[in-house]
Amino acid sequence: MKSSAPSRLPRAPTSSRATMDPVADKENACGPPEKKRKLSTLDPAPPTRRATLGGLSARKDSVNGRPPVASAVQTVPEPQWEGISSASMNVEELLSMKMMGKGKFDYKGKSEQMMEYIKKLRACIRNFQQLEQGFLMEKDSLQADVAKEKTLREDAATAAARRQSDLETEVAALKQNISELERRLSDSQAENASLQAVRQSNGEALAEAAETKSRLTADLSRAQAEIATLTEQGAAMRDINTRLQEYNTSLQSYNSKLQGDTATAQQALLKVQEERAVLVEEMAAVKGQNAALQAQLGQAMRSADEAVQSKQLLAADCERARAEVVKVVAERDERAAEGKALAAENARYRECTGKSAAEMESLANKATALEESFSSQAELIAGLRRQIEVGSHKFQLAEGLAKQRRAEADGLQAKCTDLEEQLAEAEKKVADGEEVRRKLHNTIQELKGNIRVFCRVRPPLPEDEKEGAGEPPILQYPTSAELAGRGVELVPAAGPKYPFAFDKVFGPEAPQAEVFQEISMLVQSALDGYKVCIFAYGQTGSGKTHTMLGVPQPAEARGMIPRSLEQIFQASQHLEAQGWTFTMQASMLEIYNESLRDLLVPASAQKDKAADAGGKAHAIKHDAQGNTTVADLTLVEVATWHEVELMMQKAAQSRTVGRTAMNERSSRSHCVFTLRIAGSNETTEQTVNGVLNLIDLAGSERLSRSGATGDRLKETQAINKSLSCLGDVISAIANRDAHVPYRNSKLTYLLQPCLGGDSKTLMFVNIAPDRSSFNESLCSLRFAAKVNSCEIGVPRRQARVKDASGQ
Ligand SMILES: Nc1ncnc2c1ncn2[C@@H]1O[C@H](COP(=O)(O)OP(=O)(O)OP(=O)(O)O)[C@@H](O)[C@H]1O
Repeated sequence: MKSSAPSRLPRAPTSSRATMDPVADKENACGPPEKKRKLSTLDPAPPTRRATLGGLSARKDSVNGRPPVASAVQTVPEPQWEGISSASMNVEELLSMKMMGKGKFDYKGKSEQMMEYIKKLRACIRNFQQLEQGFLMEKDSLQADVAKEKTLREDAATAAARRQSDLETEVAALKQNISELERRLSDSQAENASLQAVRQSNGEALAEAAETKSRLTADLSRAQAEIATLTEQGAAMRDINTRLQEYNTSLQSYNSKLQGDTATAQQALLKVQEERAVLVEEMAAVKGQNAALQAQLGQAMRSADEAVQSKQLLAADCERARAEVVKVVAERDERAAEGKALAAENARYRECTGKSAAEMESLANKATALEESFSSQAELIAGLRRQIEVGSHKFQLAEGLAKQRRAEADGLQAKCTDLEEQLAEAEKKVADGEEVRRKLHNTIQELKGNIRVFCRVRPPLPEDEKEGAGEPPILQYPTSAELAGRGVELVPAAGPKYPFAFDKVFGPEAPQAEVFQEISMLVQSALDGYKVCIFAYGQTGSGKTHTMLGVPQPAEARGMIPRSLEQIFQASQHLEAQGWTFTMQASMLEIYNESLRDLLVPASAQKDKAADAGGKAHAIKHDAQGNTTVADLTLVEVATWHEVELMMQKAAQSRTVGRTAMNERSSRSHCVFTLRIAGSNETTEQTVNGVLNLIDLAGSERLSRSGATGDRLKETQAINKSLSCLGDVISAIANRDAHVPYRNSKLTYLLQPCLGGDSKTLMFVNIAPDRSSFNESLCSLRFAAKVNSCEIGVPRRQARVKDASGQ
């Protein structure tokens, strides 16, 4: 056995080495199968790991769609193939080696040779062990690579999932686009159908036109000449228009200047009249003083005369008394001489002399008293004379002053007369200016077109801001010279913008006063005898009621209705100074589910009334002059805004009662306020009849969005029907159709004279700025654009001069 084993070794085939060599067998069993293959074949240049990893990397990178990752091609340390190669050479050598001794029984030689063989084999085994270690290291690094690959694969899977969700979002957006496009397609199909109908009628018209073509050809040259003339006339008209506008502006400034002058003149007149009144008062006081002084003077002169007379009497008395005194003294002397002689008769004479002495004494006393009185009278007379002098001096002064005041008063009177004449002249100029303004204003209105459209965008409400936070705005306002203040663009989430242009566009920040400024001239026309109709159209919550009615407080928030009525009342009062008197009647009704309701009748009385009329309450009638009457409608005579306000409160109450019973009815019905104005001027014998209609339409809503059912669905259908009838009427007018379907709805029939006849119409299209209302806004703007393209008849003023019978 011992000798046969080595001798068999060299001959043994490669596959049987495992049984032959336990060490090699063990080595082979530990290595990977591939390694075993390599080992068994002893391939000197085995494939590197790079090729294997490169294959995986290439596959993975093709999944990611990215270039191969550098880390995926890292190489691991190459095993020592040189050693393997030499070892394998040795093995081959060993395997092919023959155990040869010096003889058949040279066991020692064979044993040595065997030992040598075993040594070589051991060296070979060591080599293979080193090789195995290298392979194990390579295995570890391969496992690390596999882990890395796994991570990369997971990353790739996450990226793929993310990409998939992105794609899903894109798909959803595309689906939305598709549905939008489908909707547009159905819209355009509907339009197409109507166009087809138009085309068909056009075809018929074409055939007719062909017949008349030959006739028309003859007229063509004439028409061309006329066109040239008309073009010239158009240019002239435009020129006239420009000049009229300039003239109007200058007239307005002249008018305001005149009004300013009038106000100044009136102020001056008032001042002069006040001064005059003061002067007249002063004059009257001076005259009174004068009269009093003259009376005093007369009295003083009279008392002076009396004093002179009494002085003269007193002087005569004095003279007489003096003469008497002299006579008495002479007699006394005579008697004294005689007394000595006539002692007997002394007593008698004494008595007589005593009597005389007593008389003389009394006379002397009297004389002294008279002298005293004389001197006091003289003093009095001197005092009176002084008083007379002072009085006549004062009198002269007063007379001078009175003369001066009279002259001043005459001057003032002349000035007053002059000012009054100026005032009358200014008033005449104002009246003339007013007449010219009225004519020019209406000419301008006619030139501007009698159906106009203003667009108003409401500011975002807090809930809009919450919902649409971070979203771009859906409305933009072009700033080019041509479109500034007139243009608005609706911006969809994707795709091109929808541009629109109207007579005026008010942005969200426009205050009520600015909006009213633009309609005030139109409102004025109602007072000049025109039919004026202003209505607000738009989806629910877009700001129609805010525009038309607003809120009473603060005053800046008041809407077009209160402002218009205030202007009318003020202007009518102003015109009273020119001889005008006005009577105004107001009414308020609502159209709900195609039936009319008088808002000035309480809701409870309403039902009885409708029942009495057998459901035919409030029949609408138009006369030949285009005046509208509504049967059984309450008309209230009004003269102040306060009266209208009370009336509106009553109407609001009636509407509120309706609302509780009929579910938010206010925004589900059309509300029509009408003011009929009748004016007459006694001076010029003119009369005017104007009408002002102010309408808050029900909110336009798409059925799909409102999600309405039951009664609400019926309401929405009724609203949509009447609004679409309004659209049909406007279309028919725009197309100049022979038949205009006014009778298709109560709203259009009621407004017939305002829409088609000789009236002036203004439509507000109200727009909500939130993105969720995009489709409603687009519909409203399209409707408004259609209205804007309409031309209605030339407005006619209902004014005339009374005839001889006063009719
Ligand atoms: N220009 C604006 N400025 C400030 N607030 C506004 C403006 N327009 C509308 N609003 C506000 O928006 C809200 C809705 O407006 P409003 O009631 O006038 O809409 P509406 O179109 O009349 O609605 P409905 O059809 O339901 O009657 C109200 O609170 C109103 O105060």
